[in-house]
Amino acid sequence: MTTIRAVPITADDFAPFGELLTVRPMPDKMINEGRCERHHALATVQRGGGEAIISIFRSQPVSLPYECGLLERHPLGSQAFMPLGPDAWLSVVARDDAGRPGHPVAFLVPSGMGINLHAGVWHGVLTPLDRAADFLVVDREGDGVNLEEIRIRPITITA
Ligand SMILES: NC(=O)N[C@@H](O)C(=O)O
Ligand code: NI
Repeated sequence: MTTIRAVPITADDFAPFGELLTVRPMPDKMINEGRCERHHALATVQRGGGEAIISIFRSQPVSLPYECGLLERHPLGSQAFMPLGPDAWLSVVARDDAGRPGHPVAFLVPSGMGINLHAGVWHGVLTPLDRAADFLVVDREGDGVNLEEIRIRPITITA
């Protein structure tokens, strides 16, 4: 059984898979008579001719060590997850290797931070840690098959 350790997520390390959804060191502009910081265009919704939709995923948690044996991707659109609660969570991703996932990478995403997965990026399904959690999800609705799932040799993800 392959074991990988979850590592703290950084913008650079996650760049091959998408963007982080978190405030920048400085806002892009001040709005609302100076009461509000706009951290502008943190990511772009890739919707491949479909519509960008907003959903809430209320997900049961997983705990570490976590065995992951299924990855998926959305070839036609991006998928963004923004936690609505205070907990850190887990994101498992993998580069593409000739149409199959390469070595998975497990990221610990801190409290209050989201991610935007680019279209076609292999990822594990949503994995809150230890407590059920709600996430705002922005992804694509439209024609075509936008979900490809693949069974992998299970990996164990540790803290
Ligand atoms: N299938 C579905 O809507 N959820 C997955 O795409 C996921 O990434 O959790
Ligand atoms: Ni997905």
